[in-house]
Amino acid sequence: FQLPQHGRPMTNKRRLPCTRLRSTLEEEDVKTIGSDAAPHNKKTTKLVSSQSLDIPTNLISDEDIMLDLSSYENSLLSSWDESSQAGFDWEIEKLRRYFAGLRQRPDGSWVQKDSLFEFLITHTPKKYCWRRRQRGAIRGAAETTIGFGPSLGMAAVPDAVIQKYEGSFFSFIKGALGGDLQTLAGGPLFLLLAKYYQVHGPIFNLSFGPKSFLVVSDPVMARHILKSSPEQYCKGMLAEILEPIMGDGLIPADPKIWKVRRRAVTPGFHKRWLNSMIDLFADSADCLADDLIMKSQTKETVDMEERFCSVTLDIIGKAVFNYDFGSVTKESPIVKAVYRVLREAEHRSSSFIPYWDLPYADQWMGGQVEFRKDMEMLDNILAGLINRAVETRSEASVEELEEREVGEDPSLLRFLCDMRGEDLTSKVLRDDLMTMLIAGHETTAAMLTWTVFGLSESDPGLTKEIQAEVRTVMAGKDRPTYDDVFKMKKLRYALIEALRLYPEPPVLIRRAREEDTLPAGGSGLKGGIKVLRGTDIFISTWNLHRAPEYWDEPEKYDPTRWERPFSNPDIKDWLGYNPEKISSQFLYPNEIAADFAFLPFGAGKRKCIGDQFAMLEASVTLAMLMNKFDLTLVGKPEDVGMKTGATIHTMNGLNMKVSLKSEEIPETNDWWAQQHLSRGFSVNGRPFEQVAGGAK
Ligand code: HEM
Repeated sequence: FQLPQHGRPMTNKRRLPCTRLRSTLEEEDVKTIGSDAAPHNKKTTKLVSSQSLDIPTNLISDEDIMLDLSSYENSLLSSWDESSQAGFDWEIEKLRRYFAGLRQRPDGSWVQKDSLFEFLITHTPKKYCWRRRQRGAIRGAAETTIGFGPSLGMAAVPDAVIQKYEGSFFSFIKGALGGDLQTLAGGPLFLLLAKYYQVHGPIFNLSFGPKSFLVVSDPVMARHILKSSPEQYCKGMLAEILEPIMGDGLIPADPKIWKVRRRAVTPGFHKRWLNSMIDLFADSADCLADDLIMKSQTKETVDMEERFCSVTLDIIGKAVFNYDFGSVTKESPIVKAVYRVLREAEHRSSSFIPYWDLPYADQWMGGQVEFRKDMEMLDNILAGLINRAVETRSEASVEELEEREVGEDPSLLRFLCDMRGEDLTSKVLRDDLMTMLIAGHETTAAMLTWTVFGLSESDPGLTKEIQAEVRTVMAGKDRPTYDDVFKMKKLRYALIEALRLYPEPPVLIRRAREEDTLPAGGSGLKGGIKVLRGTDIFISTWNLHRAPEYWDEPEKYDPTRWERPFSNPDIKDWLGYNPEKISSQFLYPNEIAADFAFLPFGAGKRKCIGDQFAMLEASVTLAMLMNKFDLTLVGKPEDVGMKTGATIHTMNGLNMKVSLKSEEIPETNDWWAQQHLSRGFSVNGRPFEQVAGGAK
């Protein structure tokens, strides 16, 4: 599956976010794609893309919608090159295209008619249709309340249901029977949700067979749901899926258990502990650097995604239970088992049929047998570590533990075990630790991977700015301190910008425990939206983080954006993004600064417990790399590709050439400040009217 490109041209399908942006986008629309509003004025319409085509516009009728080159469908179409257009698979694919409403013009271009399956999407009634409202067809807000709830509809499939999947029709059938949403959606599920968001707006209902989900892509609705979790909304199907792996760990825990465990685990992440972790992060980054020095000498290509996964696995093993996986330097059966368990957890979380619950599945289903064995191996290791910690338990109050020297064993396990008054069982500890192993490993690796990717495909000025910052702050040092990380703002913004474009996970899952009414937000529905008890909800962070309603140039990797405010009065009750709200306690602009349009670590009471840990870890690792090395992408950015489970991975690895740093502190020519000025802001990103005296 191909990666949608950052900075792709705006298309006629995009909605226009606010007055300030509108004029520039409209200009761009006409220039780049020949919107359906004005195609007849021109002889041909130039599509600006790597696949440029000249399309005679007399072939475009009013009803036809030109296929958006950055769209979901276009990625599917381009995955069938000429050599694969043969045989049974191809016949099925042709049928799929037909049913999905895709029609090819004699000139080779594609248009989109209504799909045969459109009726399966329950959404705002046609007269309140999102697109028509955006085009100005509907003035004012609709005076209605619509309700969504779990539906036991017919076996419903989205329009991309029959899709080439790993090259074989049989693997498609296998995936479909196994309930793999990714197979059914024909690609990463969140891209399907992004497509429907463009058409149906900030809230719609999606059905897969007997399952249906309310898909929410609105910050005001997201704020309501997340702030009323866990009382009003629980983890629902996510908990059901993850329970066999994480037990009652914090992520799947039901609200009652969660309350007790969250209260117990939170003190473990105290500031002194985080401070002491810096050395652990730096030791692991040193191991990585040694390896990269060798690769730079032999001029070998390095898969940086794989390297980041190894570093973060080693770190989380040491930090959580004082176990050295040593995966940067060696491959072991344990490391392989961890990865297989992670893959299975991801697969389960994107499957709507609990195949793992089939009778005796772990005795006869190939993958499940392996999974059982892997879990046994990991459980045995954890049991050994927990027993050892319990045997050497030395109880103390939380305050005493926070003051205690970290010593030989800095792990969370040690902290939790020694906490006075906690009624601990091995099962509780095992569930908490397993949860943190899974939650804290590939998420951080993905943030690092997509940051390096984002930098590699951006203007070189950006990398120079960050290198200059890192090399200035770290002058004469091998590793940064806690305070240094706070000083490296550009570096941290580069990291958090990667989480905006590649949120991990790209959807948050909730289930309504009681009937509720969501606020209208940008939907325009005055009475709000009624949610029935039991409704499964997907909050699409992917859509929230990439919608032009909430971000300027949303597809662009641009870490400078975090210094500029953004607002959109069209989204009722949304306060916009305000950099002045970034708390000095946090290492990143959090959900409050963006009023819930940005949820890199979730929000509300069930927000990530490891956010500061992850930001510190990634900042130290990246700073040490950028201090020593220059990294250059091998091949084209499109070759990197994207696939997903709970986190977004590359399809083909992040292959890079590494060279030892070429210069001390690069000359930047004020590149960063120029970004603000070129967008009509002052040098520090503030609007001119807010700068004292209005001076530039
Ligand atoms: C870049 C790295 C990370 C990202 C993007 C991330 C993201 C998230 C998100 C979005 C949630 C909320 C899920 C929801 O609302 O359903 C979450 C929860 C959680 N994360 Fe992280 N996480 C990261 C690193 C970590 C680390 C390093 C740890 C542990 C050391 C961790 C442990 C947890 C736990 C235990 C929860 C559940 C919290 C609760 O329900 O009380 N995460 N994470």
